[in-house]
Amino acid sequence: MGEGNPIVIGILAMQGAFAEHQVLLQKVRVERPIKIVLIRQVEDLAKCDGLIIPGGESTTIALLARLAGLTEPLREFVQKKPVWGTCAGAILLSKEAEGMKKGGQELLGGVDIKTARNGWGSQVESFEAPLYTEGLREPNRPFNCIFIRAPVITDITPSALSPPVQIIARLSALLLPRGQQIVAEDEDDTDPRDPQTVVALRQGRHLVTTFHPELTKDDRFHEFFVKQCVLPALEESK
Ligand SMILES: NC(=O)CC[C@H](N)C(=O)O
Repeated sequence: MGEGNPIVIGILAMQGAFAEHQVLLQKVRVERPIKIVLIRQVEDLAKCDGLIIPGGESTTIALLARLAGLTEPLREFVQKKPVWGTCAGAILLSKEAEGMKKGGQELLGGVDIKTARNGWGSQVESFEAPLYTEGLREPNRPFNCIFIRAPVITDITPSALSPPVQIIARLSALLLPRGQQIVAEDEDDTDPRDPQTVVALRQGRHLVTTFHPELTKDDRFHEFFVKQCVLPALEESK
């Protein structure tokens, strides 16, 4: 573990795979120690340099956050500091989401994407796919991406004032299991920039993965978030 003041990373611990994120984050080694805080109340959030929103059930996470008085503080946090959303967390970071429960879902926003909940199908249609991802340690070793009722990114439209979006991983149609292939309805749908094949991206200091790195034993996305998102943001704020 590194020397100096710890980097404080919060993990939103309302519901879902927060404990799994904690285990992997504990493995990450950077030049400073990492302190992990499970976020259940507003006071916890103030100390954090970055935040992870886990996979789980976005409607439940949003409801419990509302009951804990965390919705507005989380929205403010997203405006200022790096946040990584995995699966349900990716939905919550979206500017817009389709397939939400009536009157139910509150998004935090922060990333200029639109997502479709359960866009890859139901629980039984969960799947895994090995992906080569840009910017990870050992980029030639595929990362096993686990998709469980994952959202599909249906639109990526950064506004003129927002930081640009950087695509980190794309699920090639060829890699998809039978029945999951994206069917081209017209010529435009075959556009290689098709947002529907994007499964990991970053915008500014935020990171979105529609799959669950926290359900693997591979800490490379956790390392990526700390090194590429949180540490540079801390440097900038000095
Ligand atoms: N594994 C997941 O995080 C699933 C996300 C879930 N489908 C939702 O809408 O929130």
